[in-house]
Amino acid sequence: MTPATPVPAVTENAALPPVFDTLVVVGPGLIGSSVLRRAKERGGLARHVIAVDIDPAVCARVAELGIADEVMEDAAQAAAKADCVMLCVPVGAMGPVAASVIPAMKPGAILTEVGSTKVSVIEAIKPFLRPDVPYVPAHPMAGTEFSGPDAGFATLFEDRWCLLTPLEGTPSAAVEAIRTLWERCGARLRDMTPAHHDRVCAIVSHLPHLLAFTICGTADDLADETRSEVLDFAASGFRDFTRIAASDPIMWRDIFLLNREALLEMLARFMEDAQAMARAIRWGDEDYIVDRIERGRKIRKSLIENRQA
Ligand SMILES: NC(=O)C1=CN([C@@H]2O[C@H](COP(=O)(O)OP(=O)(O)OC[C@H]3O[C@@H](n4cnc5c(N)ncnc54)[C@H](O)[C@@H]3O)[C@@H](O)[C@H]2O)C=CC1
Ligand SMILES: O=C(O)C(=O)Cc1ccc(O)cc1
Repeated sequence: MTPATPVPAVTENAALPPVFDTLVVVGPGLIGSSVLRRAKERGGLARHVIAVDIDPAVCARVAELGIADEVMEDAAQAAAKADCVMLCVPVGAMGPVAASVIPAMKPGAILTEVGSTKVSVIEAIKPFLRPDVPYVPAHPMAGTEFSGPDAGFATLFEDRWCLLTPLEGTPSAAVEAIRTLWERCGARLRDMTPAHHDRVCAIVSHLPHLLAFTICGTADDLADETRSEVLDFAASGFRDFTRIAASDPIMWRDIFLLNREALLEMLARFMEDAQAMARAIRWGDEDYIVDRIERGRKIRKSLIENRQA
């Protein structure tokens, strides 16, 4: 048997000058700690990384994991040292956190965030912006159902999309710096307007989560009502829904409420299509049923071909 080859420390970006001197990550949970890990393990993002969290237990855990050079509870104190502040807190906390960090930031330092909704996060941050602090909204389309600093990993963003929704008038150097940061995390970049982002995410991310939470709730109610063991017999289709349904309730409450309009629009559209399927089943419309299922298979196949599944 060939002896195991020691795996060298991965330093794929280490030769490149880092995008930022000091990067502050506020909220080192799943997303924030993945950025920190990428910065530490592969280089090329920042010379010095500081993690900030409101929760002392999270700060203690980040220090223990050794994924940041400094760990602080005071966001403003950390922001004063930053060339870039990246907010990785739940979308409902973006406005208040931006309000506390922006006044402390150095002129020219960049503010960015990773929120799953864009129109309302931008609206919440805008009142606190300074002309000398460029703001570049971003959204890595990568994640899992887990949260917290232990859930992150350095390869999370590899081959995943990261959507940028730059605002008019933002200096292009700031947008390019954030683009480079995400490219060095392994992501593919796409620019779009905030409103378009919210409609796209409503259909490909927010509605699937709403359906997963709902179907699990319905099955649980049925189990209660019939005092039967329906959940014990969960087939793999149902199990796939339970993975998504295990996601963080605060994060998803915020996303649903802050992308209310686009999500309700997509839900209404979905309910119409579900009605059409119900009708096809009732009347035995085989062609309709087969056509819908074939479309699903095609989508899955193309995701696999594009390494997105
Ligand atoms: N979980 C996912 O799969 C993805 C999440 N996002 C977005 O990224 C952001 C973070 O999500 P996760 O990393 O999953 O969350 P998480 O729950 O793992 O981490 C969030 C962290 O923010 C901290 N925090 C909350 N309020 C704070 C405040 N006021 N000041 C400082 N720290 C505060 C929490 O203590 C926690 O450690 C959210 O806006 C979410 O919409 C974006 C892409 C994927
Ligand atoms: O775990 C999953 O299936 C996800 O869909 C993760 C995810 C959650 C929120 C986002 O804004 C982007 C990606």
